Order: sequence, then C-alpha cells, then structure tokens
Amino acid sequence: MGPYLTPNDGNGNGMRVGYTVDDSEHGKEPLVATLPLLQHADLEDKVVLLRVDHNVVKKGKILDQYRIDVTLATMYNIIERGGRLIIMTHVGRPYDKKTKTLTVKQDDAVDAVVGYLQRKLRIKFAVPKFHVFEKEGIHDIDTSINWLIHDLRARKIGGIYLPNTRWFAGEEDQGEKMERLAVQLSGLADVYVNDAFGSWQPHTSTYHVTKYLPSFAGLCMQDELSNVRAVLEPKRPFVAIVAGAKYDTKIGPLTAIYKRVDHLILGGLIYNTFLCAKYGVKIKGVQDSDIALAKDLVEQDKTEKKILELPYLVESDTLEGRIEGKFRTIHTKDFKPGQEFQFITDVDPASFDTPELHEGLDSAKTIFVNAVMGLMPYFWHGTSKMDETIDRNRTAQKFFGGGDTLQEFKRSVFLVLIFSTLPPFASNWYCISLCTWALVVDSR
Ligand SMILES: Nc1ncnc2c1ncn2[C@@H]1O[C@H](COP(=O)(O)OP(=O)(O)O)[C@@H](O)[C@H]1O
Ligand SMILES: O=C(OP(=O)(O)O)[C@H](O)COP(=O)(O)O
Repeated sequence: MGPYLTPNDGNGNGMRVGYTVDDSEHGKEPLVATLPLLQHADLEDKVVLLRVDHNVVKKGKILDQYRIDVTLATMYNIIERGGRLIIMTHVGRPYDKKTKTLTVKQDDAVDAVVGYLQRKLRIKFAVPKFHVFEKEGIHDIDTSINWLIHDLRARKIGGIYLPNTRWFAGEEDQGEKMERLAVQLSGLADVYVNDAFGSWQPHTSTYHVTKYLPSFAGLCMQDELSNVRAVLEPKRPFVAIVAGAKYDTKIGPLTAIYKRVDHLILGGLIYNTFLCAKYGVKIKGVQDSDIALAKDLVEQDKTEKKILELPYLVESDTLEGRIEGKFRTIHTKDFKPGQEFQFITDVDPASFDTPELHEGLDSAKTIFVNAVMGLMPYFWHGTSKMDETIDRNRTAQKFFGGGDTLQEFKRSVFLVLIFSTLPPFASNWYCISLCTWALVVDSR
C-alpha cells in the first residue's frame, strides 16, 4: 500500500489524493503503460460517468448479479475518493440492425439493477426519464437531468443511473446522432471511467464519448485485462472450448483464437454450424449464411487439424425441453452429405470419453472456456461432462468467459458440486467475467 500520486500536479511531482493497493500486492503484473487507470484520476468533487456492463436483466429480472458485483469495487473507489457517480449500462439488443428500428421495452430497463444496487449499497440512485420516440428511442438527454446532477453534487442522492444506453438513438449510430449523444453524455460529467469489459462493441457510451472527457479504465476492466493477457500469452498446450449461440459475432474471434490454440473444441450452435460446413449436412436452426462463414475454418482445419471433434451429439425434435422420446444420440461418423437433422441441442457426454479428448484436456496447461455446450436449462449434460473432464486436470490455469457462460455454470448443479470442493476462483481458476472476444480480435 502506498500513497496514491497523480501523474501531474504541475510541479513535476505527483499529488497525493488517496491510497491505492498496487498490482503487485494481489500478484498481478502491471498493465500496459499506455492505458490510463482509474487510480490515476483525480476524482475529488468530480462527477464521474461510469460505463458498466450490467447486461444481466432478462424480462425485467436479474438472472445473475455477478457482473454487477464485480463493478462494486470501482464504485466504492470512486465515491471514497470524492467522486460522484453517474452510471450507465446497456441491456439486451433493442436495436434491430436490419430494420434500423429501436424497440424500447420495459423488459430491458435498468430498474432491476438499480433496485439491486440500492439494496446492496443502501444508497439512493435516481433514474432520469427521457422522452422516448416510437421505433427511434431517446433522441436527447433532457436538460432536466441538471437538477439531479445538482442533487448529486450536493450529496442529496447517492448516484444517478441513466436509462439503458441502447435506448438512445445515438448509441449505435455512427453519424450525427452518435456525435450528439457523445457530446451530451460528456456534458454530464468531468471524468469518464469504463468498467464495461464485456461491452466489446465500439458504441457511443463505450468508445466515442472518450473523445470529450478524460477517460480511465476501471478496476474490473483492469482485472479482466490481466486475465485476458494470460489467455493471449498462454502456457502450452493451450486448449480453447468455444460454444454458445452467437455464431455471427463469434466467427471473427474464433478465427483469431484458432491461430493461438493447440487444440480447439467446439460446442453449441457454433459446433452445429461447423458440422454443417464440414459434412454438408443440414441442422435445424443453423443459418446458411453462417455455414458459408464456417467453410474457411473447415478448410484451415484440414491441414492444421487442431479441432478435436466431439462425435456423439444429441438431436432433439424440439427446443421446448428434453422430452422423453423426442431426443436421441447420433454420431458424426453416420453423417452423409445432404442429410437433414432436427435441432442438435447438446453434445452427448460420451463424446468426452474419446482418447483424443482425454489426452487433449488432460495435458493442457491453459484451458479457456467460452459458453455452454447445450441449450440451457434443459440440455446441461454435455456441459456437465465437459466440466468434469476439465476438473480432472488440476494443474492447468482455467479461464471462463462469457456472460451466459458464467450464469449457466453457476446455475448448474455440477458447479455447485465443484465449488464445494474447490473454492470458486481458486488459484488456477479465473473468471473472465464478460466477453473476451473484442480483445482477442484486436490482437490479431
Ligand atoms: N445447441 C444449442 N442450440 C441452441 N442454443 C444453444 C445451444 N448450445 C448452447 N446454446 C445456448 O447458448 C447460450 C450461450 O451462448 P452465448 O450467448 O454465445 O454465450 P456467452 O454469453 O457465454 O458468450 C446459452 O444460453 C445456451 O442455452
Ligand atoms: O452479454 C454480453 O456479452 P456475452 O453475451 O458474450 O456475455 C455483453 O454485455 C455484450 O453484449 P453485446 O454482445 O450485445 O454487445
């Protein structure tokens, strides 16, 4: 612990504004020198616009509070050092890129998050209301917010929590609306802090606003960057398991991570897409456009042979559940070009018993897991077996990334079992709580 010194006080010396725990005290290497850190900001009496990734609300309810909890240290740090908080997050994807329309639904309001924060911190957050235009969202930040900022500075309220950033017309725009929102957001505060590691998209509230305000990386962001560095500079052999549902946004990072791994294991819709491209089969729910994208990976793997195939799969007639008589195990060796399948909703646990899989996962020194193998909450069996297999390897460093990934892992019984024998995030367990993909892509 040392006195905290800001880089510039005008006299060539740092200015003492508080104390901070330096990275070496929690065993982390310092981050890149060019990244402005929250610790380097003078926050005394400053209004701080804090962008977080509290994208944890579905249908108005918090599914898992992990992503809120990991930002509490940053909030405490800002307030403890004299800052006043204006927080913002995105929730869901209310903007339809095809129709270019925005649907503002109460389902993805920030209210549940604000309720949680108020219960947790016992301080009052005000949520300003702005006029919402149908299909266009919020055009402008109403100047009535100035009253709230006045109360915030006067410490009559603990903080302001803005509406869902994706309800603003300028959030995903690249032109005039973006510029307008960036200026309006920056007008609210003195300092900007980004603690939204998972918000990988360069939107106005994550990226463009930094043109107008002194900007710093929050503490959660810094932790995540340290963990990501270990994935980018892995101890070898390095095995990545990439699964889940978002093929379109994961194809870029998938290609990037392919270059770095010794072995890659695919699951979920990503794997279904790969199988369609490789075997010329059709699987319900897989888009033709995604199959076309997956063909390059198939070609590349013909020579590099990094992908460890999971041969046993679960085919289900329905996505409504794991209904007796409506699902069955199939094997990739029986695939014939042109064959059509119902939904493939999971990997059969037997897939993890093949010698290639055992060998690959047992000898790994770094394992990175993004997303679950099957359609949750019904088809958890493949993920459970995957986790059991990973758990046998007691020496590898293990990284888990992806919002849905963490939520599903925590919800599943198997993780409760693991956590009862191994403390969560024990020395070789790390959570990249959010989406690591942007970084992996950036470093290509
Ligand atoms: N075969 C599958 N078919 C449909 N959905 C799947 C399948 N496998 C996994 N999923 C779904 O994918 C979701 C996780 O995917 P994704 O959002 O990409 O992960 P993350 O947010 O962890 O990066 C889970 O909610 C799970 O239900
Ligand atoms: O949920 C998130 O990412 P994830 O689904 O990869 O965990 C982040 O909040 C990013 O959301 P976005 O992919 O809609 O920009």
